[in-house]
Amino acid sequence: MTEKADIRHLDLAPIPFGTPLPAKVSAQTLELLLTRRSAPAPTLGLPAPSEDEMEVLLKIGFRVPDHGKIGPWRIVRFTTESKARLVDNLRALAEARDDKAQAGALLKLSTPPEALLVVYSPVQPHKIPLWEQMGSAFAICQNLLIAAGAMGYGANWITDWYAYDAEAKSLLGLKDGEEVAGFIYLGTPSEAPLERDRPDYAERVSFWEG
Ligand SMILES: Cc1cc2nc3c(=O)[nH]c(=O)nc-3n(C[C@H](O)[C@H](O)[C@H](O)COP(=O)(O)O)c2cc1C
Repeated sequence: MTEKADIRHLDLAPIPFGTPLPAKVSAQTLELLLTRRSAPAPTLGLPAPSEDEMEVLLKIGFRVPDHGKIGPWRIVRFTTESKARLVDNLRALAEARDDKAQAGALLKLSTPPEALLVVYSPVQPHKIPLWEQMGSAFAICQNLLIAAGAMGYGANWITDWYAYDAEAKSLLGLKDGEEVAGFIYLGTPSEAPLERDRPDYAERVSFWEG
């Protein structure tokens, strides 16, 4: 899959507060969402999104519901080089622990060309429940997957031991109280992902009978 969307006409200027935003009807978007799939990280190669494309992705990423407008999230970017350094540091950590499973799990992190790290920061006790702050951060991850797909890239949202391990979190630069919402891998898939099992609609949707 090498075809990419033409993003040159997109207007990225901030939209003034209060500007009316009429709905944009798009059957193509519906089609995209009906067949959306993550691309397994190991299939993601070059080209990765360009700087211009990345700007579009990030701006779409941040356009998520956010109760209280508190922005309980930040995104840290990795280049191929900084990601390689991260992998080296994590490998050293795993080897110091003699943890082969942890070392092996780094393969995924070392394969694709570029990753975005999405971190949520629900540090401040706030009247907006933590659960909702986390939901907003997860919505960023999902927006990134959708936008990457629409642009002609593949994306994969993962976590792993290094998203939860205290020393690894410190290497990643997380502040106290911050958690990783997801690592978003981006690249061009070498093959089309295959459909996976999907939940049964009738099993998951019901009318309230109270
Ligand atoms: C928060 C979160 C963390 C995830 N972490 C992993 C992971 O570490 N490894 C993995 O194989 N899949 C992980 N997944 C699942 C994949 O991102 C994805 O759901 C799965 O590959 C199927 O994706 P699709 O329904 O978008 O095609 C995670 C999903 C979420 C929401």
